[in-house]
Amino acid sequence: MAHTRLLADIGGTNIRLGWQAGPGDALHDLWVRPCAQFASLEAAIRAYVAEAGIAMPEEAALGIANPVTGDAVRMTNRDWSFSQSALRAALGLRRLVVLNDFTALALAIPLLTPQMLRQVGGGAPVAGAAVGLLGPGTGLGVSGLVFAPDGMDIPLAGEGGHATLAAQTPLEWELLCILQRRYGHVSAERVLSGQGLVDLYHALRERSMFGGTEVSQPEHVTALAFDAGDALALQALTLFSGFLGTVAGDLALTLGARGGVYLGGGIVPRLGAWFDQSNFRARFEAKGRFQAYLAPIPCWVINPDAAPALYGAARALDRPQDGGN
Ligand SMILES: Nc1ncnc2c1ncn2[C@@H]1O[C@H](COP(=O)(O)OP(=O)(O)OP(=O)(O)O)[C@@H](O)[C@H]1O
Repeated sequence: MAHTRLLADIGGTNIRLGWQAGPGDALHDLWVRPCAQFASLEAAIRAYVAEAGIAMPEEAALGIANPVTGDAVRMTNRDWSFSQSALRAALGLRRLVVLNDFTALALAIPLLTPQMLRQVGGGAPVAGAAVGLLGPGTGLGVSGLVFAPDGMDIPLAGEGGHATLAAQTPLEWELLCILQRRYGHVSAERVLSGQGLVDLYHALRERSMFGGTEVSQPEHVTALAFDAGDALALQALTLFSGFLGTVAGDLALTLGARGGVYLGGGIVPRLGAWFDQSNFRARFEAKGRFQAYLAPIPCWVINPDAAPALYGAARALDRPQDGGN
């Protein structure tokens, strides 16, 4: 018997919810809201169910932006935390699966349609080879998918966004030193995220005796660059796309991702055609003796509008061995 299922993608800024009548059903009542509107995840789910006018689904799969290592779940970039068993009991669910949001997005990769993807360089993917996935949003999600012949593909549940960021130019090194004074450890997420874009802009201002404009939001940086032609904002975006190319190339080398590298998250899609012409691709391939290995690997930008991670969350519910409480 099919059970109704609630599906969620919970980021540091936005929560996306939908539901299905059972496995393979279409996604209904897609809902995207700022997490800040709700005191807790449970409150957001209850608001969704009320607005959609449905009964509480019987099962749920939640992709969430933090490591999931036990019953206690605490978000990295938001003050939401909960016990999986307590949430399951409070919502009266017969089954609850909680997994990292980029692990869920990795599971969705085989379900993405060409309309959901835009290719940035490279050739055709090598069938059956591993794929890499990373996406700057509130934080930097990193994952990958290893295909299995029986369809039980293996999504990776890593925290690669917190790996140390490497500089490739004297300017990048200078900026990392400025960020290191502020944060101590400069992870990839310290630059490749919304706050990272703001911090890059600040660091460039600091270097240029505080030219440019005071900004507090990443959307101000992109607006300054694209609407006002602000030189420092364009330089911040170029640094962002260059660092993203470096990190994406490292991921491709580390995983042997000849099946391609997918770019999720909310920021890259907002850079539009500018991103396709940026230094991203050159930096993706700039790995010395391994340039020829990387050159044929396709990269794709995932359109976030269809909430692709919800399809991956649904796939997690189709897999009994993925557990749940
Ligand atoms: N036009 C824009 N230019 C640059 N950054 C933007 C723009 N609009 C929104 N952002 C930033 O994108 C980030 C949100 O991205 P996303 O929609 O992927 O959120 P999320 O899923 O909640 O994040 P995560 O999964 O990383 O926790 C925020 O930092 C936001 O400020």
